[in-house]
Amino acid sequence: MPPKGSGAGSKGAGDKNLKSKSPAEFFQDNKGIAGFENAGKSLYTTLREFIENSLDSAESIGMLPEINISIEEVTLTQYEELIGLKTHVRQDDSLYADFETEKEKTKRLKQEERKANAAAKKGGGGDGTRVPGGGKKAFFRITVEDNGKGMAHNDIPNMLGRVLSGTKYGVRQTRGKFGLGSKMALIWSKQTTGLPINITSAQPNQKFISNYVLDIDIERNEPNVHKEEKTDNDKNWNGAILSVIIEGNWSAYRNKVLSYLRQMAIVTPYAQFNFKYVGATDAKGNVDVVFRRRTEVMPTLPTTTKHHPSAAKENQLLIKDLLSNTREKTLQNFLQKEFTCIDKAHAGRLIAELGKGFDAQMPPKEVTDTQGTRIQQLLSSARFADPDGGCLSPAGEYNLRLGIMKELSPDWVASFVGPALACAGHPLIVEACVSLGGKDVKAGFNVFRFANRIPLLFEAGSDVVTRCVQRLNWGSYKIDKNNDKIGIFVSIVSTKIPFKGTSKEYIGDDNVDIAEAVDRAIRACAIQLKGKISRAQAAKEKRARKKVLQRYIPDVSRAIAGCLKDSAAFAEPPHKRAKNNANAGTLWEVDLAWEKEILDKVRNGQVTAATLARKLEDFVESMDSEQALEHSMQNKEGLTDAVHLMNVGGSHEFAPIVYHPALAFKGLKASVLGKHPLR
Ligand SMILES: Nc1ncnc2c1ncn2[C@@H]1O[C@H](COP(=O)(O)OP(=O)(O)OP(=O)(O)O)[C@@H](O)[C@H]1O
Repeated sequence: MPPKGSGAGSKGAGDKNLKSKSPAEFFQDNKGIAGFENAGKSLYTTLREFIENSLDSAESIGMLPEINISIEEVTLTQYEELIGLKTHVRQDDSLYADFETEKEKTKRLKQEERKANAAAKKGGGGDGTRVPGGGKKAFFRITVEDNGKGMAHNDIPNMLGRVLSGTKYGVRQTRGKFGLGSKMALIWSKQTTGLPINITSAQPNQKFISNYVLDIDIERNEPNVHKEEKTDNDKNWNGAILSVIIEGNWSAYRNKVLSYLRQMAIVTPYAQFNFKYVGATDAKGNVDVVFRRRTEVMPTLPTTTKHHPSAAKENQLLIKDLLSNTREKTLQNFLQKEFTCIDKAHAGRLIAELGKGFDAQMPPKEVTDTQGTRIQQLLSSARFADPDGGCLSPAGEYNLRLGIMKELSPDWVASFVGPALACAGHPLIVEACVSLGGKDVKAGFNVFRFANRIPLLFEAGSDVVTRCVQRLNWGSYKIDKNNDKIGIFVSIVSTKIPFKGTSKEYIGDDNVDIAEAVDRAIRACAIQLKGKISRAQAAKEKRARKKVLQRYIPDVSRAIAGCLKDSAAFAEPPHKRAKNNANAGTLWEVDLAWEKEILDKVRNGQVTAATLARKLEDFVESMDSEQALEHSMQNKEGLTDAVHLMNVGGSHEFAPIVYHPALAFKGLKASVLGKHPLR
């Protein structure tokens, strides 16, 4: 790299403005792209970068993560002592810009609370730019301790003091990826407090504990070690403790920090998070909360995989890199071993397709640049099977369901796990859960996003999940997007999540493969819910129908009992009193028997209004819509029995069986007699 400020490599008069920047300088100048745009956001991002490193570290050695997290407010006096400034006791407080009267303080606190609440409702975190105290800076010591694999003693300065260095660049699902997060925390602390980072670390079974105090030489992008020592590891401890003092804004980001932890606990139920916030003076706002481990079962660890051949489409240099680094001795083995989804025969066919100048046995090292480009072209345009996703570690349907139950206590939940697909050459799985209802849930969408099991709390509006949710025609799934309480959990895992920016806050909607996979997953859940909704609607209608029928039972049974009583009062059977029964037909004898039986029962008190009401109640109770339909089909009747009024002595076209001076009941077949409610 040419020296900073020089006309790099220039001969004679070069452009005096030509300068080079180290990666650390670049990120110092562009902190926003790494999630360090203001004091509040920086506090949040520092915390999450440390926590995510801790989880990666514990999981990588199969250890159930136990993470202790603390945020301690540091007073200005304490801070000044830490940096060696002799504390000046103010003589006249009102001289200073941060002086506040009690009235001003009350007003400010109210405003801050309103702003934080509004931001929380909007899903944002407030900008956190206004520091509490009307311009007074607030400082916090952030400490995160884990029980993970620690770091090798000599690697620590580079791991934590050199931007773009890390151990997670391979094709493997990890929360970290860029080799940047903890260094950004260090750059932020250097800029705002000038204080270094403290690191304590021990690898499993290591006899000593590494202790470092270091900061970063931003211009050179090099670690600047203040203190390095090894102490005895008597207790055989392993893990890491990172502690840093930064400027922050707790009140504006308190809710964000807590929801981050809550969602992290949901998606990582096998981890335990012990969190505490300690205010400098006022213990009222202190927080001490434990997110307990809910299961001892860790999901299978993600494994390092090889590139999917479609990765060649995205990265022109990939083939050349792989060709120069491979240990394989032949081109055929190279294609088979360096990529997923290519077996030996397939590799042979691809080499034949590459054409003249290529040979299955040629050594990869002899492939020229032009030939490398030809391979890259072929792999970009050929069709390959999707990867199987076995190298990934998804959150799991069970955990998502558990999460949604815990967050929203919904009435219904549907879940779906999509098959693995290749996204820019990386395997990717989308899992989704959609819920309806729940107490204390706002109407409309409640979206929860996770990527490689990290909760994403910012930039919801631009995220692929939110966009898919908004595009879906929820009405066609019988879901009212404005009035129903809809919960949506989407988790995406991959060996490389295509985040927008290094702050890992959202995944863009422009990636068609991901957008389609998310859309498919949410749709699959919506279809399941539609089935549940339809069944619930049918049940509701059934209940309503029953209620209507039941409402008429007292009147109907009273009326029928009255008719029967009147008919029974005559000594002569009703049919003998009927005139002109031309349509009596073959049912006549049976009907007469039924008539005699029922009227006898009325006479001896066996059939009363109460008996009829009870029978009708039983019938309505046992009759659901299918049964009613079946009953009616079997008996070739309509769904309702017609009751015909007739003039006394007048003619009618049915075969009446019970006559009343004012009406007659239509005749029934013998087969029905045993089942009819009047029996
Ligand atoms: N608590 C920890 N335990 C063990 N190793 C750690 C821990 N914290 C950081 N490291 C090591 O330091 C490296 C750099 O961490 P850093 O946070 O800067 O980047 P990263 O996690 O690799 O990627 P990203 O910038 O995407 O978070 C990590 O790759 C990891 O190897």
